Amino acid sequence: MPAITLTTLQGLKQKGEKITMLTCYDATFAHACNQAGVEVLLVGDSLGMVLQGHDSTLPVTTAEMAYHVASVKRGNSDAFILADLPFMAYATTEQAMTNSALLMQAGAHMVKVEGALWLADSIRLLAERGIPVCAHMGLTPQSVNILGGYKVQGRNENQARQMRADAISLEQAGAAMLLLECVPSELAEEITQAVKIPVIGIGAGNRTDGQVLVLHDMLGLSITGRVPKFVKNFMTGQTSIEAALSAYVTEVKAATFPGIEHGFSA
Ligand SMILES: Nc1nc(=O)c2c([nH]1)NC[C@@H]1CN(c3ccc(C(=O)N[C@@H](CCC(=O)O)C(=O)O)cc3)CN21
Ligand SMILES: CC(C)C(=O)C(=O)O
Ligand SMILES: [Mg+2]
Repeated sequence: MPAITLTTLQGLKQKGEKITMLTCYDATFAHACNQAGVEVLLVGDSLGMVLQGHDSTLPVTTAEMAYHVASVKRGNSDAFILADLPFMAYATTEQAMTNSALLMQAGAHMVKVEGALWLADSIRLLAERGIPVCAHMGLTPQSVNILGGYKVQGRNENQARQMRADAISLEQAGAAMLLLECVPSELAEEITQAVKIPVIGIGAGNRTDGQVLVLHDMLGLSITGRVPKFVKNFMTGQTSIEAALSAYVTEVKAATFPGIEHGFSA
């Protein structure tokens, strides 16, 4: 068991203390994130873009995810490890269970799936079998070809009402955490208040229970030079990666990151 467990994270929400999460794909960065006090390490399928150089997350496989989870696990001492199920690895409930088992056996403590109400059956089956699940809502990058790009979601009242209802339904189905990506700050705040489970945001304002960023983005590393509006370069003004990671933890805990300029309005 790591020092940080699901119970720790639930306690942080109840206390009103912000939860810090960063993506992490290898052992050395897992150790550095531990030293900085990052509570949750997300082995994200964003690795398809930042490590592998693909133009979306779709090419990533469960075997590749398991390889990175195992690497992070070996470098980690006390953080909670969350792992993405990649594109089409949870298309059926059977696939969700088989592939979640692979990631948990590689060292994950929780798995994350992208979607909305349709995830309810898989979430319930996984939770019943001992696997906590985070539901990733809003901008779901595995659906980029349906969404027509990486765009803010939930901007009109119909979409917002649907997202609020789905969040509550997924909590009832047994989701242990929600992640909201690129949704208006006000909607993210409403959803955070409507559920008891921790809600982590990225491009969702600073009223969620915690924050996540892609590690390379917050270290100022980019292939294209174009970064989403919600990204802040924490290397600015720092002289080491360790100091940048610590600055991220400090700013998330103080809710000085994200600022208004990193969020979206309806
Ligand atoms: N390096 C990296 N960082 C990420 O945050 C990230 C990945 N890769 N790969 C998977 C997805 C893709 N993500 C993205 C990519 C682009 C935008 C983006 O440019 N968004 C526009 C919103 C435009 C609008 O609808 O108003 C922006 O201006 O930020 C958002 C999320 C988030 N995830
Ligand atoms: C952007 C975060 C939330 C993610 O899912 C990833 O890094 O894959
Ligand atoms: Mg992901």
